[in-house]
Amino acid sequence: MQKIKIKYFTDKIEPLDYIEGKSDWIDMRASEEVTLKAGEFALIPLGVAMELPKGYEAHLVPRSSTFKNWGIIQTNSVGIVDGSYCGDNDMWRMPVYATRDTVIHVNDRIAQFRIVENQPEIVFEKVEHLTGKDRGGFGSTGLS
Ligand SMILES: O=c1ccn([C@H]2C[C@H](O)[C@@H](COP(=O)(O)OP(=O)(O)OP(=O)(O)O)O2)c(=O)[nH]1
Repeated sequence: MQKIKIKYFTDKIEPLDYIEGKSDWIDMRASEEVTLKAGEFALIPLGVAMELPKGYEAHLVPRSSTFKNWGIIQTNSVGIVDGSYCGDNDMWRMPVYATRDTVIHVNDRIAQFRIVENQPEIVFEKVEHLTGKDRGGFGSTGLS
């Protein structure tokens, strides 16, 4: 089992919970009320900062029902929370675009995250030709 140190910026949101059995993604809650008009952008505060286990980052995405319930789209598609984002002021936020007038209330479960192991270190070796089998380029599958 992995332990994550978590700091709450408010006691208005319910504590985060790992719910066994259903999904191992962990729901996140808005920690302030945010009112948006259609076309507006906001960084919705999620009310927590965390110290992830060494060698891990977190991936933050909307819940499946988030667009249906609030009409918001996460503007970076997937939020990457680096392990180094671990200080007292490093509150997680969800960047969103409102497609309609909407209100996100405190404690609304708008996002979910999981932790992911960092990739190994990588060096790039420049070559003229690759040895892999050529698939014909992007979008070529199924053509001909
Ligand atoms: O949806 C997100 C994405 C990022 N972060 C936090 C964690 C992350 O470690 C930090 C910095 O994010 P990132 O590295 O993507 O942004 P940046 O440093 O501003 O880089 P860039 O200038 O490439 O966007 O912001 C969030 O709270 N939510």
